[in-house]
Amino acid sequence: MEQFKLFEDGEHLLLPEHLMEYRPGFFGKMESERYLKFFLETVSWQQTKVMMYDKEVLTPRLCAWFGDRPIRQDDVRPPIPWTDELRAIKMKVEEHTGIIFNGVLLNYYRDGSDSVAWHSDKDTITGLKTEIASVSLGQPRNFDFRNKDHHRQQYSLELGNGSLLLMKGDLQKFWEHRIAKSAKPMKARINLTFRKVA
Ligand SMILES: O=C(O)CCC(=O)C(=O)O
Ligand SMILES: [Fe+2]
Repeated sequence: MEQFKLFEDGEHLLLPEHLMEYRPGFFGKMESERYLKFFLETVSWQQTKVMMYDKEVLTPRLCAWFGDRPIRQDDVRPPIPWTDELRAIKMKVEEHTGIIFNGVLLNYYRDGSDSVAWHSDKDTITGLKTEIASVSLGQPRNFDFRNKDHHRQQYSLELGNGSLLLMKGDLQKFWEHRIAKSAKPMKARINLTFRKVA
């Protein structure tokens, strides 16, 4: 079983480097705020419906998919074409990670009642491990992850304004992640997950 400590000295965050890399302040404060405002104002946000126990429910966040092709092969919605801003962010992320992405899913958490439930991300090109680069803008939110077979093995990492989290290796295979709802008041957060889709 995969095991690691997140806090060596109770203060400094330790992530298993073969699964995750975290860079706080990958984008500066001013730049991050500018991007947040820009995406809030210009993206045509969509709230998708999902089936839950035979009922149609709205996902508790807004999304938008930009890229070269649909997010899934069976998805009929055309991708939104890349914009200059997203291209600029993509380039910086690609330079830093050495990974080329072909799409980005934007998630907009309007307040503390927006969330994403436990899941892992599979979308990738067959045969490759899923690598996702996740840029966070605005309100810091806790990113929880837990072992798929041992749910009590759970960790939490606060994703700050302008941060970059690279998820890689076997993370999606053995771990799930979520952004839980928060009882504390929360302002807007936008998360950009750069992906490689077939
Ligand atoms: O908002 C986040 O940080 C995570 C989003 C996420 O897990 C996803 O889009 O698959
Ligand atoms: Fe995810």
